[in-house]
Amino acid sequence: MECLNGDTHTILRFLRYPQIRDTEEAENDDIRAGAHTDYGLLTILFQQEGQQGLQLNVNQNDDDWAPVEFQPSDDITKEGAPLVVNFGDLFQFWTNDIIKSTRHRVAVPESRLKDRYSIVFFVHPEDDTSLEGWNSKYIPKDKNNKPKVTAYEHLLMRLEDTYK
Ligand SMILES: O=C(O)CCC(=O)C(=O)O
Ligand SMILES: [Fe+2]
Repeated sequence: MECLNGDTHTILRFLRYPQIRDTEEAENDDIRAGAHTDYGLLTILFQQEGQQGLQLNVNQNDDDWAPVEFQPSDDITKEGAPLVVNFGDLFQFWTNDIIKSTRHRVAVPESRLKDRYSIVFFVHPEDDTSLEGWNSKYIPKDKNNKPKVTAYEHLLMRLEDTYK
């Protein structure tokens, strides 16, 4: 995507996870999208009623997954919001780990004879943005002396890890 000042990998994705017809081949713990954190800054996600499956990793424990329930957009008095907003890896860099990127996955729900559709907006900064912690009294200094990378270098590393 070309912006005013430079390139960014901000992208809007329309996702479809097809239903699983052959119940012989499917197990309840089958996964549609494996556990991961998002590579960018923020992710804004729309999901539809009755197409559950998105789960949040609780306490970074591989056995502990909490469902992210659908929230209707016409009732903002209920807990939760119709949009799901996820912190991505870059928030973790910029806040020197105060804000952690959220680990999540998409599991096959019990009603697997259903497609899942989601619309996901991945917000990334410009490619050459530095991922050093913010200079702020609220942000601790980086104790681990992480190598300095740009948003684009980080994205390439994550893609290499994912598809190796
Ligand atoms: O489809 C979903 O609900 C989540 C997709 C997702 O986590 C991703 O594409 O990074
Ligand atoms: Fe994701």
